[in-house]
Amino acid sequence: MSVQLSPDSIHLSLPGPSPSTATIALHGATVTSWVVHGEERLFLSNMAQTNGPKAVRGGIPIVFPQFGSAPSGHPLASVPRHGFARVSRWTLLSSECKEDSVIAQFALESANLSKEHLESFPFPFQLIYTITLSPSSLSSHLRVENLGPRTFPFHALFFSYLHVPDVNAASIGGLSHLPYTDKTREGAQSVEESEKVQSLAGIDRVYMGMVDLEVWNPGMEKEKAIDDFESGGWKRMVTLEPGCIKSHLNLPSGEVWEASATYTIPS
Ligand SMILES: O=P(O)(O)OC[C@H]1O[C@@H](O)[C@H](O)[C@@H](O)[C@@H]1O
Repeated sequence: MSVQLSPDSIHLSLPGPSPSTATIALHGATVTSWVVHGEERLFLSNMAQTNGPKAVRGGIPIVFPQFGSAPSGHPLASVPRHGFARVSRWTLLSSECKEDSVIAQFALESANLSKEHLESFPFPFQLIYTITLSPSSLSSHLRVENLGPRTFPFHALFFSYLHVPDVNAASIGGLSHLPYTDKTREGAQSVEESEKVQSLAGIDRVYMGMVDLEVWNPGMEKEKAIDDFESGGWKRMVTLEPGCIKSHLNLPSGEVWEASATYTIPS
């Protein structure tokens, strides 16, 4: 078990015949690499900027407090697209080596925000983000606390760019019978009929189950319009983004909301 600190990131590793590692950038507390059994499991564009000012194009950026953009007139209308958590510098709180895992904890609070972001979200808050690396899994846990006197609205989501060898051969199970919104068809509502969702190239949907799940792949055409997407990268990735985004959650003064996602590679 080991932890290596650099000025802008932290690297966690679990030794062994087939080591597991994870790297987390302080910019956005974005997990930029996760290796299990010697293989990288996340997609990171070769044009990604991992030290700002843009969101990292790949890995696992955190979306908070707004997914997409809120409509004008909404209290979060001036929060940047997909929130400011992914473009703010987080503080490393601690790291700890346990018998079979390594844990790192990060914080972001109102005091760390730029003036512009603070004005867009005038609600004192604290986020604590905990990453646990185990031999064949990575867990992310987000704790949101309202430190102010007023209830605030928010979305939260783990924007996970998963690496796949070939998106045209990949499929996603576990979504059958769930309603979804299809952003490639002007937000048309449908119900998933397939046991395995295939044809992932160009997909842009929000599934609504116990949690919401955005599934996205830019496809060849949209990729060209994204300046930090590596050429042809769409063939090697799909995002699975679990979170709460269909409607805003409301967190009353003094209360805490928590969520976690665990990614596991079967051995
Ligand atoms: O370029 P951004 O802000 O990181 O957004 C990337 C994608 O994020 C997804 O969640 C959206 O559904 C896509 O429509 C969007 O293109």
